[in-house]
Amino acid sequence: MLRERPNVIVVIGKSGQLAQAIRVNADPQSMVFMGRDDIDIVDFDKMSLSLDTHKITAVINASAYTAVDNAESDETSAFLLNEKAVKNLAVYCKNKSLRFIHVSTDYVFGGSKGSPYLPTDDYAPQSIYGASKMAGEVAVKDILGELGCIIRTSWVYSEFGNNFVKTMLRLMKEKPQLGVIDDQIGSPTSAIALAQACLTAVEKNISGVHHFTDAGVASWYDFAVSIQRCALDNGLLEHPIPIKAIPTSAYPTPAKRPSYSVLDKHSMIDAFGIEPRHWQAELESVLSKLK
Ligand SMILES: NC(=O)C1=CN([C@@H]2O[C@H](COP(=O)(O)OP(=O)(O)OC[C@H]3O[C@@H](n4cnc5c(N)ncnc54)[C@H](O)[C@@H]3O)[C@@H](O)[C@H]2O)C=CC1
Repeated sequence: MLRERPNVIVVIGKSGQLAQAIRVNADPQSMVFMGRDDIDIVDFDKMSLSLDTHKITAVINASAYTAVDNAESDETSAFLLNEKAVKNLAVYCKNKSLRFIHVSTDYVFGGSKGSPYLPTDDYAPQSIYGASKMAGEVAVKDILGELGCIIRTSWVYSEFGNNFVKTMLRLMKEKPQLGVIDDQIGSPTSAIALAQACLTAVEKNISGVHHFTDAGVASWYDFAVSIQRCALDNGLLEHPIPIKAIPTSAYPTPAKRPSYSVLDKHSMIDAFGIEPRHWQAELESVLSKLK
């Protein structure tokens, strides 16, 4: 006799940092991970055919166009992934009454507030990437209303893929010294902790817009100094190099970054029942896995 296949949570964007962290956190029996080879989220009909092959309870969208600087010269691709594909997924979830967890970014804000951004604060993206992520959020809100869940996060890193921590470790091995920006303030976030928040959103049927980051704030310079200190302590690095604090103006990039993008997490702490750990504790955990 054929066994009934269990209901599953579908995670889109299987090779990304967040999707891989969800894979580590979750019961593999109840999850299906899909990437570009498995699903075409830009084409609604093709996407629906792929999703229809599963009995789904919820969709977590961990996919995105995340190349912040490239987006400045490739607006079409950024909006295709960050708006159109998100719309497609939201409509599918609406039609099938599925929970939809969508992940967004601090870059939807302007960066000049000076105190932590609330989930209800006005949009003011400073870059194409930020504008495309804002458009995705607006689509989720329009299509799903209070049925959708948007989790905004910032400065995501992990043992998977490419991220600031891995770049710093490489440069700290290669270079005699480093200059790191000290006038952009935010909150580093371990993808593992973010993954747990996404799974909690499914489990507790949470809707609305919430912010999840690790606790505490830092500049990129503070973050780099901590990365070096932890990596020396656990043997990932052998020798320290001088790290100099530099202003944003000394490191021009195609996309403008918010100078302040700390996210207020109170609604998330209340609804999810999660108290995020300090970013330095999360950093130690990730570096111990990289060893
Ligand atoms: N990395 C960061 O610092 C931050 C990330 N976020 C958001 O968090 C979420 C997860 O980010 P990460 O895991 O760091 O990103 P990532 O860049 O590691 O992963 C994104 C994944 O989406 C996949 N993808 C792209 N186009 C696709 C398509 N057509 N079909 C299927 N998959 C496709 C990519 O192949 C990649 O595996 C994204 O929504 C991102 O905007 C928010 C704030 C900061």
